[in-house]
Formats: sequence, structure tokens, C-alpha cells
Amino acid sequence: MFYEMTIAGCKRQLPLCPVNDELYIAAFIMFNDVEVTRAAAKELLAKAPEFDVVVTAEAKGIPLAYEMARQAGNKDYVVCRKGFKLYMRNVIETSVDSITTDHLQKLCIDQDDVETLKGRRVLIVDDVVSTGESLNSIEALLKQIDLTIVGRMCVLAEGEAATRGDITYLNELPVFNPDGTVKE
Ligand SMILES: O=P(O)(O)OC[C@H]1O[C@H](OP(=O)(O)OP(=O)(O)O)[C@H](O)[C@@H]1O
Repeated sequence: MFYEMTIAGCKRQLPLCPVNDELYIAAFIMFNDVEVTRAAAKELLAKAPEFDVVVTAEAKGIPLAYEMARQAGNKDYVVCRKGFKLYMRNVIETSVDSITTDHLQKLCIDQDDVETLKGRRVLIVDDVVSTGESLNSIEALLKQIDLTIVGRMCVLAEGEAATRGDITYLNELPVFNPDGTVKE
């Protein structure tokens, strides 16, 4: 089963995947899709406030954050990692429980990221916002730094995320019943 939609001018068929016995979601994977990544970055930037740094969470938000930073004139971007790496110093961390991952994940940034973010105007971006847990976790990390969050953007706002007033997005993404019909 697929859900067909047009994202930033690109028609795509998103495969439906089970979350549980009652809920299916459409998988939007920007990895391997340069055309959608570039087009979505361009459309989001057209709606974006002034910013200095793009921030996202590992992993699927990374190509979008990179491309937005690049198209905006090679601005900085910071990736909140989902695991500690040996080269990271003075790590600050929080946990994240997203809709598409079946276990609690960690989010962390290190001293170099903090230096990049300090005193800057920060734009948080992700491929999808669904429960909003990933966004909350990114914000929990950023709260520990003296910076200004100027916007929250995603390509697709899934389910009830589309009714939030604090996210700018390109398209709504419905959630589905097990037979592939859209959940009302
Ligand atoms: O609003 P939420 O319910 O948090 O869901 C949205 C998040 O879930 C997905 O990532 P996921 O955590 O599955 O990890 P991945 O990008 O590493 O695959 C997606 O890329 C968002 O970051």
C-alpha cells in the first residue's frame, strides 16, 4: 500500500507501514532523494525567518538541514546526534521517543556545537514532525544554551502536528487505518 502525494513539486509514492494494529503511517525517506531534498529546502527557505544556524536531529533531517544551510549561503548547521562519539567533548544530552523508532533514543551535542549556537538565531528543521517528541528534545537541548529559536520547520506535518500553530511546513501527511484508508 502506498500514499501518493506531491512534495515541493515532486510526485512521490510513500509506502504505508504499521506502527501498531490500529495505526499505519506513510514513510517519507529523504535519503537518496536529491530532487525532493533540494526542492523542499528551497520552498522552506522561502517561508523561513532570518536565521544564522540550522539545527536538526540525526538522522533523516540531516540532508535537509545541510541543503537549507547551503542554499541560504553556506550558513552553519548543527546536528543533534543520537549517540556519544569519542571525539565529542563536554556533551550535553537529552532523550527522545519518536513515532518511527520503537525505543528511547538519546540526543546530544558537544562543546563545538554549543560554540556554533551561542548567541545565534536558530532555525530548527526536520523532515517530519509527528508526535513532536523529537522537536521537544531538540528544544530541551537548546534551552541549555543562550540562543534564540526563530522558527520550527518541517517538510511534512503528520497527523495532529498539522494543527500546531508553531510549525511551518510544506504539506500535511495523514495517518492511516490498517486497510490504507486515511484516519479521520
Ligand atoms: O515528531 P516525532 O514523533 O518525534 O517524529 C518525527 C521524527 O521521527 C523521525 O526520525 P526517527 O526518530 O525515526 O529517526 P531517524 O531519522 O534516525 O530515522 C523523523 O525523521 C523525525 O525526526
